[in-house]
Amino acid sequence: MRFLKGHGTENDFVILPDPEGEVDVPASLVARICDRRAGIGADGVLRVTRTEHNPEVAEQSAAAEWFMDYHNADGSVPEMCGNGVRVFARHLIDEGLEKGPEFTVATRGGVRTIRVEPNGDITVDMGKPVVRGESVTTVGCQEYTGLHVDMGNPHLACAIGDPVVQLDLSHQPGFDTAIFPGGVNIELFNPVGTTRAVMRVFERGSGETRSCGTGAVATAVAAASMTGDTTGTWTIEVLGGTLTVILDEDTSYLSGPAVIVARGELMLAE
Ligand SMILES: N[C@@H](CCC[C@H](N)C(=O)O)C(=O)O
Repeated sequence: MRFLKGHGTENDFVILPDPEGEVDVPASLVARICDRRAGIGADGVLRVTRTEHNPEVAEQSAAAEWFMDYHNADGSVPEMCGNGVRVFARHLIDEGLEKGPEFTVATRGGVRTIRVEPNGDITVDMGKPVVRGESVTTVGCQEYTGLHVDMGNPHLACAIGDPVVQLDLSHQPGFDTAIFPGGVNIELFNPVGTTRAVMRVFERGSGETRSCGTGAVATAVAAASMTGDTTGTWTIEVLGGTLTVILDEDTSYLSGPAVIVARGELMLAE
């Protein structure tokens, strides 16, 4: 089977083209593909398939030809992936499957509008973040309080006093399973002034990653809330680069680079 590999600020994905919806991607296969030693290695898998062939999103087929079927590295299936949809869009453009500069993509979190910027960056309309209150995470023996932000998928974004570069995120941080029964993506960030933050993330289903698009928006929301703001433009620095988040009254936008770096033939089979 043909595959490609791409990343958005080093949040990396294996792309499986499956226009007619003929390929099954069980969790075990996804986990083997994403294995960084025995597989290709990635934070997740993006199956590229026509919306009309996927009953779970069939109602979006009038609005978007292509469905981003995203899987976390452990094979779990989340609602949304912000960097994933930007890399997915890059693939559609490169392959001539969409012309741009604006088009739509179906996701489990709903239809997303994409814009290819003049400098090649890809911007996605991420919808309106929903703040659901506060919660606490534990990293090592340290507790941090943050905002529960719903981006379609769940986030706990915590401003912390300790430098994020010093955190050990090699293990799952603790969280309140009563608030997050399906798990949660945990962002730890240091605000820098009023429009910038340095963020690290431990993703549900993938572990620490070098970037997270939905997490960057959640971080911007939490950072803005520290000064009572709900709108503004934020620069979010992640281990893999820089993302821009715009919060406005009705929605949010995530922008940054997205590139394809390899293509090949997948030898793994179920
Ligand atoms: N890396 C993603 C988020 C992927 C999904 C997440 N791990 C979850 O389980 O909700 C992004 O760029 O948003």
